[in-house]
Amino acid sequence: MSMIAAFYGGKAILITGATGFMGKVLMEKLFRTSPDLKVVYILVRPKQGQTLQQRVFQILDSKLFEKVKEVCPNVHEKIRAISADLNQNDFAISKEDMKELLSHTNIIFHCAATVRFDDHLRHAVQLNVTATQQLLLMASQMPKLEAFIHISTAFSNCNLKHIDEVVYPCPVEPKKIIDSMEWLDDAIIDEITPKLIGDWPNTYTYTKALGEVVVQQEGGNLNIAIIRPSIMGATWQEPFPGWVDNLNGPSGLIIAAGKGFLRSIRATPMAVADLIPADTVVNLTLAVGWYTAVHRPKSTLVYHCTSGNLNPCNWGKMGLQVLATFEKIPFERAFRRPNADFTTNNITTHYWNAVSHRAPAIIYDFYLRLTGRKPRMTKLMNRLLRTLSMLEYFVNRSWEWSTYNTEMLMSELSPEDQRVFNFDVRQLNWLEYIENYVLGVKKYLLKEDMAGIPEAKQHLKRLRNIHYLFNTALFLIAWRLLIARSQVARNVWFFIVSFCYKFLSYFRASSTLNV
Ligand SMILES: CCCCCCCCCCCCCCCCCCCCCC(=O)SCCNC(=O)CCNC(=O)[C@H](O)C(C)(C)COP(=O)(O)OP(=O)(O)OC[C@H]1O[C@@H](n2cnc3c(N)ncnc32)[C@H](O)[C@@H]1OP(=O)(O)O
Ligand SMILES: NC(=O)C1=CN([C@@H]2O[C@H](COP(=O)(O)OP(=O)(O)OC[C@H]3O[C@@H](n4cnc5c(N)ncnc54)[C@H](OP(=O)(O)O)[C@@H]3O)[C@@H](O)[C@H]2O)C=CC1
Repeated sequence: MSMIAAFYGGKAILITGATGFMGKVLMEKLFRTSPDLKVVYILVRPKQGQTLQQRVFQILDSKLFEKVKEVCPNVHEKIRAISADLNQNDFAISKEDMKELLSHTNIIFHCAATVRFDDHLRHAVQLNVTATQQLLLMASQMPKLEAFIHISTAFSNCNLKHIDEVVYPCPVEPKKIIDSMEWLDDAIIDEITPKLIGDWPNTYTYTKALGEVVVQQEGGNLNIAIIRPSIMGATWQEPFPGWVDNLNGPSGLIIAAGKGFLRSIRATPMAVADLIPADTVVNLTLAVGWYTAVHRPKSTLVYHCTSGNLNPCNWGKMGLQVLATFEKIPFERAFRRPNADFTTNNITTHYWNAVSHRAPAIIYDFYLRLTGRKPRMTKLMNRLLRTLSMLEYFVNRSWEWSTYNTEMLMSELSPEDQRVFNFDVRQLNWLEYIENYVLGVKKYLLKEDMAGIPEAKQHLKRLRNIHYLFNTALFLIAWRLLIARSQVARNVWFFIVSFCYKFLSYFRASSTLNV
């Protein structure tokens, strides 16, 4: 019997960010392994005209929850969606709901965050720092609370090269930042943001670092742990390989590459691609929840959930495997054939951007205009290039994360728990994982049918022929222009033509003799 699964039985668990990528995988695993848990409270905001219940049903109706419905048929009764907006005071939770949460909750998993790199500092602080502070305050009023698990990111200290499992201080105290956000206007915040975030690359990583400091400073007597996943990718094994449902991290770029929009990237092929499957993160999270509640460590432990130091893969290897998978499992209606040029050089980056990205977009838009349609490719390409510029920081550097606490936890688990809540990335086969990831992107993100693969392959063949035809035409035009202007080019051209003519005459003559 799994000790961790048994621990969650009968518990009331509060999850923030349950409608997000990680939150869904976390809920799924909880219900599948501990179907006898009491209740899962999720803080949800109404969105896109959907009520809370509609949002919950949409999640439960997805393929991700198919297995859960078998082991826990009354799962919908065990999820209690509470209307909440983490941007509001007291999260805008009603008095009755607040009372219920405060009196029943045993474990908190705090996953909610804004993960946008370019979010306005005020909003990023509100969600990643102030909301964490408020949740801690709520937690301190929960008499039955056994553990508070805060999900941060391995990149919260990406301004350092070697990162230990400790909370690092920030240059400006989070309390001062929170206070200043209340009275500074947007224009001034915009002006001081670069100075405040200093050597952090964006407001996301900066505010996640502030969030950790808040957890450490204001955790009081709570049993707290911080988990730092690196780049969360599709599931590795559970509930099935390759599940993914948003464009963050590599997923969006896999689509862009598979559809032939993205053909070159400013990235260091040898830099470590520190991906971590979502189910690995969730297994560690549940194990940490158990350990923190049962063993009650004296201080706040930080757990790195990374792959680089135990089983490294680099961006070059990843890019090649992604391309190899496109050969077998192409995406439908690609714009161009997939290709991957990695470059670290400024000039070649500009060259490839012009030749591989902007020029085809302009030509295609010209064609759309000619055929009376609305041009759209240049706009799409500009957005893609903007996205690339935001991700570049992370694909041109490598970091070292120590994993003593994570390894210590692994050694504390029973063999059964090590199997059921496996977070040992040494067992991960990257080539297999990446193939399943690409397949998952095709099935669950693009919702493409596998029956369309032969047609997609045919389409790629047509694109290859168009490519050859286009290049030949381009060469002939260039050559024709050169001949018109240069005597040397004309001489070379006549020499080649007469050589070919002689060769063909000789070949014809010798074949006639043989007859
Ligand atoms: C050459 C060939 C290559 C072949 C091989 C290719 C595979 C191998 C190489 C793989 C290298 C992977 C590097 C990952 C590094 C991640 C490091 C993470 C480190 C921290 C990890 C964390 O701790 S935490 C989560 C990370 N947090 C995000 O990852 C959010 C990012 N994101 C945003 O911060 C906003 O998204 C941003 C961008 C501002 C736009 O913002 P924006 O306002 O312009 O617009 P939107 O967000 O609305 O998106 C507008 C359109 O961009 C589309 N799109 C959105 N994201 C996209 C995305 N990642 N890739 C593509 N496309 C994306 C979207 O689908 C829309 O498309 P459409 O217009 O068609 O709907
Ligand atoms: N994805 C990754 O690569 C990594 C993520 N992390 C961390 O893991 C955690 C989960 O990330 P992930 O699942 O990918 O993120 P998502 O963007 O998929 O999910 C974010 C969640 O937060 C919720 N949320 C955002 N704003 C509010 C609000 N104002 N009120 C209530 N809920 C809100 C969202 O709700 P809604 O559905 O309503 O928008 C959603 O459920 C985050 O803390 C992130 O920093 C760490 C490392 C890597």
